[in-house]
Amino acid sequence: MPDFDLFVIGAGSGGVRCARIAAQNGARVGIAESRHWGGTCVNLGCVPKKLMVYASEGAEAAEDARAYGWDVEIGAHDWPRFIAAKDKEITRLDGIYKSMLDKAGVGLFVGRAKLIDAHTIEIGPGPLDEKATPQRVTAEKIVIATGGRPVRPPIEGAELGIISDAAFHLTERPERVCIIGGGYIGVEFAGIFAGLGSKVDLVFRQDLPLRGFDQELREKLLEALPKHGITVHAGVSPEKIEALEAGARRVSLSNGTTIDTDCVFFATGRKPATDGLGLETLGVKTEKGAVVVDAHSATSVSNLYAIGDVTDRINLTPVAIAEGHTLAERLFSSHTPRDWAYETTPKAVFFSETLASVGLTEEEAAKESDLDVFTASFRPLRQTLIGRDRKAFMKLIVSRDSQKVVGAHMMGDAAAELMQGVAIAVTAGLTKRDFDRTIGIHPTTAEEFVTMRSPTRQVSRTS
Ligand SMILES: Cc1cc2nc3c(=O)[nH]c(=O)nc-3n(C[C@H](O)[C@H](O)[C@H](O)COP(=O)(O)OP(=O)(O)OC[C@H]3O[C@@H](n4cnc5c(N)ncnc54)[C@H](O)[C@@H]3O)c2cc1C
Ligand SMILES: NC(=O)c1ccc[n+]([C@@H]2O[C@H](COP(=O)([O-])OP(=O)(O)OC[C@H]3O[C@@H](n4cnc5c(N)ncnc54)[C@H](O)[C@@H]3O)[C@@H](O)[C@H]2O)c1
Repeated sequence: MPDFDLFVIGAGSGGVRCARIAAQNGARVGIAESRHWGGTCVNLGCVPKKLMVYASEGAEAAEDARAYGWDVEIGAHDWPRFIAAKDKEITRLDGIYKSMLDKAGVGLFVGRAKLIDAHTIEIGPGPLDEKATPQRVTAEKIVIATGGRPVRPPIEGAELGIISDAAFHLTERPERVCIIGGGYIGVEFAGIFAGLGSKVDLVFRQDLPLRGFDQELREKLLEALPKHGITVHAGVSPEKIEALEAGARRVSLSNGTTIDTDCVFFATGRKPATDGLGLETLGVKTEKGAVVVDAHSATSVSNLYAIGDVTDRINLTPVAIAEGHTLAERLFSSHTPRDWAYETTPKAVFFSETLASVGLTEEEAAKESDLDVFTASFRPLRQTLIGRDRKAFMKLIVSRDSQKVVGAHMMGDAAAELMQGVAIAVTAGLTKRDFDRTIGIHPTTAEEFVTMRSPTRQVSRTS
């Protein structure tokens, strides 16, 4: 008999949930983690990033308080004190993840795991324990939940820049930061460093940031970036990084300009973490490094499964958790597994003015049907006394024939908190009439989603 019914490689968002649910359903479960319990989200992603966003909001909050009559002085930000407080919280969360697995009866293995054959895993030394003696275990079923890691572009001097992993542990805040990449991480960290007082240059290859988001939302973000003190270099690529004196760097761009900075930060995407797992020898099918799976997380080898970022589908924590949960129930529960509406996965970018979306972009929706598009752009009440030039933008995309709300998009305060509720309505397939029938909460920005009366424009189906 194998040592375990299920062995999970990687204790991140997906792996932890999968192992815990399988164990709670009576399976004998083991899990290996090479670097940190809780994975990317807890240690080098969502959680420390959001704490940094909160830190970056301090100066503006003090400014706002002054506008509302408080006698507040804006002092300096103490970066080392903040990083120490953040690290303490992350260490606490790591412990919670580890003990949660322990309590569920999951066998914990510290070290880097690799597959020896379809039922044998070897756990050897890794960052958490460099001197670990390799040990082998066997399992009936194996889940690959190894996540991804940040990549640098192949340009001269790329090693002189940092990646997001390092951004969480800088000993001091750089006075000048040049961020390469206009995706989630680039935009979020541009807001974080600008809010903390750094001079930020943001470089991206397309004309607009946040590829894949609604075009109009991307345009609103492009307009907003300079208002936060961020210098935008759109439609250009970095070509070379050089070291200058005193740790400074020079970034040469494809349009011939150069940027002198204290820190080059590559936010140029992530790659599935499959190196050294032994997938090739077992014949596990991969595509561009990502493990290929079917709708049930099954790989091309019958007892091997994969969940989360290593499959490079929707690379978000709640999706990895949902995939892990469903898989564990499908394999070990006698009940019908829980299912999730992945097609209406809401998403948010925690920039200083949060962006959030659910459902289709206008461009995607127009490929499916004629549309009524409702938009609102206005100065929220909070901003009136402050006098800041900041507007909230909200948008509903309605399929003309069915009148279903197929997409909602927003940039503005609390967009992420608000979009979670709208996502329920879009997932339920509610119509514009359902939105119209809903009484608003006044005075809020949110009420705009239920008070948009006439379409801003009508769009004909494009194909
Ligand atoms: C800077 C940043 C900010 C983010 N912010 C958000 C956000 O706000 N909201 C959101 O939803 N998502 C966010 N994400 C994405 C989110 O972190 C990932 O989608 C999520 O962590 C994926 O979970 P996972 O279980 O697939 O992998 P991970 O959480 O990456 O876990 C994989 C684990 O496997 C371990 N591992 C790898 N190889 C081995 C091996 N051979 N042996 C043993 N262990 C191994 C790793 O050490 C890691 O702990 C962010 C990501 C980053 C980088
Ligand atoms: N708030 C959130 O939910 C959140 C936050 C951070 C990360 N994430 C997840 O993590 C993933 C990774 O984030 P990311 O921002 O690194 O990736 P991304 O795919 O969102 O953005 C990568 C950016 O790098 C650019 N790029 C790629 N190669 C380049 C090159 N050679 N030169 C210049 N630019 C280049 C791309 O054009 C793109 O703008 C996201 O896709 C998302 O799934 C989510």
